[in-house]
Amino acid sequence: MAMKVALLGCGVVGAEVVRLLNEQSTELASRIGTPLEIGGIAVRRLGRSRGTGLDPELFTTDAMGLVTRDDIDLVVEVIGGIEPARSLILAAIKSGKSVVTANKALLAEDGATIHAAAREAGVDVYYEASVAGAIPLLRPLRDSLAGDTVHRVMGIVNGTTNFILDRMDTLGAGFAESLEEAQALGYAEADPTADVEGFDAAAKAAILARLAFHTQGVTAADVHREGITDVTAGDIASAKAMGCVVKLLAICQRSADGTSVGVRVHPVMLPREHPLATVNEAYNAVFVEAESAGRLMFYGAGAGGAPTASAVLGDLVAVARNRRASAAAPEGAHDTGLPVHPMGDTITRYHVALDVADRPGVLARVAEIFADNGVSIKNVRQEGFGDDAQLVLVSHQAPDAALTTTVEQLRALDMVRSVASVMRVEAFGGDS
Ligand SMILES: NC(=O)c1ccc[n+]([C@@H]2O[C@H](COP(=O)([O-])OP(=O)(O)OC[C@H]3O[C@@H](n4cnc5c(N)ncnc54)[C@H](O)[C@@H]3O)[C@@H](O)[C@H]2O)c1
Ligand SMILES: N[C@@H](CCO)C(=O)O
Ligand code: NA
Repeated sequence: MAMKVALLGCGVVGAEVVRLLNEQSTELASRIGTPLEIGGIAVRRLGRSRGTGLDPELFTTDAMGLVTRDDIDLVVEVIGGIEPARSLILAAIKSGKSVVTANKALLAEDGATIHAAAREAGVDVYYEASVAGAIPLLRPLRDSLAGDTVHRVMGIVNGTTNFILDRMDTLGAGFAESLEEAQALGYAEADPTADVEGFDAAAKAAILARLAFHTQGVTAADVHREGITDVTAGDIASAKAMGCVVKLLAICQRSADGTSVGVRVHPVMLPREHPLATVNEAYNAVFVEAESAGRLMFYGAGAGGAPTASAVLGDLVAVARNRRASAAAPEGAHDTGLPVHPMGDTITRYHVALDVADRPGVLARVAEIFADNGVSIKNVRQEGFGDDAQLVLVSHQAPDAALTTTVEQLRALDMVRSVASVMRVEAFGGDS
């Protein structure tokens, strides 16, 4: 007997899910062992032609009625946002249906509630499409690395900002004109806030941290977030001079003693030889470091209707197979309860470029401020001279709070005309 799928939302991703379900129905049936059939599609408004070629009777505006219908086995949620998506997913779970969703916003805000409900009902909730679109990443973290200890997950998880930073790097363009180009090409939304201020990446970071460290309580609100709107052409040039490229990274890391985790999103200067430095345009990539597996890298399209629908279909096949086997693999029963430590306690290192007066004692005074805050200087160089002198310093690793205090005190010095560039530096290989 066919398994019936309810689709919630028929936008960019939903329409591609319908297309793939139609085009691949024979293959899907043989991979699952039973055919999948669309039992209904919830939309906001009826009557618009959606080019699906489906019976108009399948469309409904009663999403709640659809997800609780007895003949529905599986629910795909591609509406997005918190409500009504959360209520619909919880209702579907409660009535015994397994769910596939692409909704990072919801999982980052309230994933614990959704997973607890799924455990209680003995159904699956799969969400590969919610982070890094098409890239198989969440199931590898959840399943393939279940026997390992993940130390760090670090990645480019927002395509729009990667596109903008890549344009700034390759063309020397400014932020505003690169954003305009991203909008013209359809990468960035008319309101680009979620992307350029790092909210989208922060939601994904929360989901990654939860999976990597089995910490059920991590939400988007726990993520330290800085976007890319303040990244200047000068920062990019400064990075280039050090053999680095600027990337917006989501970084989830266990503390050295393993008793807490840090979860953050901010621009980073990354050495050009780092695998993530070569990820250009709107591509996503995530670098995972695990105790036994070592370094792993996942790369591909993080967005777009068809790539995202590919991840949804993969999940749909997995939950359908589980259902046929009368099994489910709900997650989250194991909670390490590791707390998220404040950004100030995170160990980072800084690149600082200072426009200074070129006279005796300036470097000594600057070095003294680093020393006063317990921050060791890794290297320092001077560019230009006279009125155009710039001191460029890179620190060794130190608590982020000590580094931010150092920068504040440098800014207040008379002999520092301005702080031209401040950015965290992520080293590759043995870091110190
Ligand atoms: N587009 C991508 O590249 C991409 C990538 C990864 C994840 N996602 C996620 O996939 C989800 C869907 O994204 P999208 O790009 O398809 O968005 P979209 O805006 O194109 O589609 C959402 C659709 O849901 C419909 N909708 C809204 N409220 C509804 C309701 N109450 N009942 C029924 N339908 C309703 C809207 O009318 C719209 O057609 C989001 O969670 C998004 O974060 C999208
Ligand atoms: N807006 C996101 C895609 C959806 O997650 C990006 O630019 O990567
Ligand atoms: Na993915």
